[in-house]
Amino acid sequence: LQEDLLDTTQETSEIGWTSYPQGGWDEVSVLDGQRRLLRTYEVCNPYAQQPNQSNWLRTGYIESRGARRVYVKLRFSVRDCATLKPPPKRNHLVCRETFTFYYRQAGGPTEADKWEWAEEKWVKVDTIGPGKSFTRDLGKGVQGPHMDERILDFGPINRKGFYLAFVDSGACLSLAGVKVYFYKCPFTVKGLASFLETPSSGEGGASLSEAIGTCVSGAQPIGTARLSLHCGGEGEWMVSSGSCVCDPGRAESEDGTKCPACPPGTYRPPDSPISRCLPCPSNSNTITSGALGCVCDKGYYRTPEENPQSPCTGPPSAPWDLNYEVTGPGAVSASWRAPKDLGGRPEVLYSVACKECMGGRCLRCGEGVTFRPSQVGLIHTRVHLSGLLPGVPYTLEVQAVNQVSELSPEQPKHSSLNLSISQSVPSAVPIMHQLHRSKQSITLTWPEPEQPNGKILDYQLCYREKGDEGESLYLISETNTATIGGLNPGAIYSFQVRGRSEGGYGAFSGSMYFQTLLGGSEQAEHQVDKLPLIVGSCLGALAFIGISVILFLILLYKSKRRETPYTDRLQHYITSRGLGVKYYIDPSTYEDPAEAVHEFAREIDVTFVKIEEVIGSGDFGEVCRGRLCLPSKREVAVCIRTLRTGSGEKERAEFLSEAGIMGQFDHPNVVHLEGAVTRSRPIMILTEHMENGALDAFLRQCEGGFSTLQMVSMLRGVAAGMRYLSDRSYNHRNLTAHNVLVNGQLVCKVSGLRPPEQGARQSLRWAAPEVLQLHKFSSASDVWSYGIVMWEVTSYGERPYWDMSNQEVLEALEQDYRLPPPPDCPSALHLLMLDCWQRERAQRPRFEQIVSSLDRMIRNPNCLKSVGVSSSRPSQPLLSNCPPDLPSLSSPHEWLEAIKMQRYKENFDQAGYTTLEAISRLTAEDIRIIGVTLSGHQKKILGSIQLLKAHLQPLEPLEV
Ligand SMILES: Nc1ncnc2c1ncn2[C@@H]1O[C@H](COP(=O)(O)OP(=O)(O)OP(=O)(O)O)[C@@H](O)[C@H]1O
Repeated sequence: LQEDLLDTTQETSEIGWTSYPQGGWDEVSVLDGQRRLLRTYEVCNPYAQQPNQSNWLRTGYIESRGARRVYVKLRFSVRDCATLKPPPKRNHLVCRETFTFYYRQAGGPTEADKWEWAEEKWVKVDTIGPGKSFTRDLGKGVQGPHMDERILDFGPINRKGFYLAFVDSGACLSLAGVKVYFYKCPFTVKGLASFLETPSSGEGGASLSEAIGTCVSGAQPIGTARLSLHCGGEGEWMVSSGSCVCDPGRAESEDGTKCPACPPGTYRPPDSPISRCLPCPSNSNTITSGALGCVCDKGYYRTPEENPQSPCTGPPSAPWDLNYEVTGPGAVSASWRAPKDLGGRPEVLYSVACKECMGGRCLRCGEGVTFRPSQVGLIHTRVHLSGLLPGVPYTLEVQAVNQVSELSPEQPKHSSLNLSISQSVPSAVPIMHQLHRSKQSITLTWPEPEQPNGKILDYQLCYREKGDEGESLYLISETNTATIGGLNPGAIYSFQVRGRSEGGYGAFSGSMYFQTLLGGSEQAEHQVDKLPLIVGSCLGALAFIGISVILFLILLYKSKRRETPYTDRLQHYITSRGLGVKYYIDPSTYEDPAEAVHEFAREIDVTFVKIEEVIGSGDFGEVCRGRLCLPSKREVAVCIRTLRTGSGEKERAEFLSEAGIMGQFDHPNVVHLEGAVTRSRPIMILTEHMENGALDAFLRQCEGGFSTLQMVSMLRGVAAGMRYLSDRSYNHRNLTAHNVLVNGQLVCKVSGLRPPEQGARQSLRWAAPEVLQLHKFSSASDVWSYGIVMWEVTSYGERPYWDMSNQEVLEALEQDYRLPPPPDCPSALHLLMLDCWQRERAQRPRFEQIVSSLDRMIRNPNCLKSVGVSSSRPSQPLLSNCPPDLPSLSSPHEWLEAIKMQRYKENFDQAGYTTLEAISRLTAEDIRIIGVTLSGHQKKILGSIQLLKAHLQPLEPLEV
């Protein structure tokens, strides 16, 4: 930037400089080429009286206005001496073609008379003459238009002003224009530092003058570097150092020159690398400008760990769709759906409160009510409660909380549910026996239900003639014996019985079939031996059975009722247990298995079947859930297995034979066949729907979620189903947890019933040694498989023999290795498993004995308390479920990683368990105290500790 201090070219009136002596410089007005009026100074005294006379022309006082170096642009014209005439005689011709230019600094205007027209009082800038363009243009005098221009500069100026002087010593010259100016850098803001207007350096050339800046309002210098900018010789800023940054709550304006405060709704935090104001994060705001952070809206919070830039979040809304199902005596499983609004946070935990409310007063539920996996801090949307008393009105409240819930003054949102468990009802009567029969009556007896759940008030019998689709008939008996009269001679009747306690009726027993005597038979039959109740106690009973068999065969032969589907095979209804239990008939003995289906299964019209959802796929086609709605029957949920279209005859036969088998069985622990659709396509087999699906998957899903008693009851169910099947001489040949289905009440039912000719398809890990070596299937080989199922159940669906290869499993069995007890497995159960895994099949228990053993355990739960490896058994080496390289583990961290529990490393470290030795001594209580709260994890860790202990005492043989 250039600032003018003086410019004569703009003057139109008298300039008024001082000249000395008289007759020297003279101020005249001339017209320039464009005919504009110009004020000029002229001097021309070549014929001087005294040869060295100096003619001074001095400007007025020029204020320097801070200039350090001053530039002067002169416009002048000098007359060529050659054009002058010779002087008159007395005079000298002193012709020069130059003049001298001086300056002199002054603190202010000085009185004229104090001036001394002497060179030494002045500083000479230069002697000036015409430039190259000078032409000896004859005849054109001072008014000649040829003008020279020179720019001169001087400095440094350190006083308030100065004078200029032009000294002529005998030239003819005209000073047409004098312009005095200096360069300065204008006020500027750079890097948020402001720099005042700064004149260029007084030294001239490339030298710079430094300006020191200050941060603009609302900004602070960055670091300690000084804020400077340099003004170049021609008034241009250059070479900066240091800069400023806006204070928190303020941000740089768009032109980068100011730091205005952030407007309401925005903020800029301290130390933010971002130079803009940021909009407030969700659920927060600011009312004033210049905010460093935003304040959470009402009802929203930040945890102490969250920084002020985090969005604010709120507590979750209430869980919803809270409901429950009864899972056993005094036990319910409550489930709910996650809150619709999680308050903006990812986590949500649930706490369950249980109250007993009566007459408007609510108390906390008694100590006896237990919660699994826990009462508070639940991650999943399900909790299992047990120990609930029948008839007590309970209120369950499920609260949803997250990390900001405790910052809120409000109570966490919850859903509540009233529940009351009805008085427990008796369990099903397991079996019925015939005591007596005649042509019109049958006398039956039965044992008391295994769980009477109070006093049995009476029994209800339900019966109907086989093949009669009409109403069933009922009879009440106060004892466990009843005579049913008014029956048709020689007819087969199905009977069911159920007990009633204060809580109401229990479930009906499975249907059992008994036949009245034929018309020709005179003698009534008595079965006073109560055979099934005192099995094998009486030879007379055997004799009676023999007679019965012969009698029946003769009668059947006589009756020649070949059209009755039961006639040919009636011998199957006659067993060592007396009438009422039948053998299973292999459908492959029929020419067409569909015939077996029609004999044992009800044909269903497809119009009564409603498919709702595909739930899986089996070997033959899709498996669906649906509903069966038979006319004048209650609608039931069914599982529909379809035969894929395009299947061949062989597949159809195989598919239907399963229904042909299932249809012969009727037991609460064997999946019940509803019927089959064979007269339309696709062919379908309809069974009862088992809400919880396959047992293996269900166990894995519920890891750690069952009480020992629940596990034992589930196992009892499987054993009872198998006892029923083996009693009918049906060998399952592929009993695995995958082939057991679980319903909504946790009742386990045996499934996967296929005919033997469908190949030996037993999975190796479940197979008994004689099956593996000789393909010898028997009830005893099913018992071995049942032992493996027990292990699957108690290990919550762990794969038997873990990841060992088939070859390793075979070798281990060969060397009499057996699976060890899963973590927390009661010794009594493991002992039963070991019994099932006896190499000699004759030494294995029968299902009947297994059911009794389990019943004993249920009746006396104390015997389930001892856990782990039992020592009351002959030595039998154990398999380890630790990684095979257990000996290579050297630290607790490695051990935790090996069992996939590394998340607890810190807990073990903090509790000071830093050696494997120390860990091998930990108890269940220790594990809980150090913070392993999930019961599944506690079990896993404890199980591994047992093995660790065994590993650390390698020479001591382990007894089982
Ligand atoms: N009655 C049922 N109720 C509920 N789910 C069932 C029922 N029967 C079968 N399922 C489900 O359908 C799946 C397939 O049934 P299917 O009996 O055909 O099994 P599969 O032939 O052994 O095949 P996969 O081994 O693939 O399960 C089962 O694993 C089970 O989850």
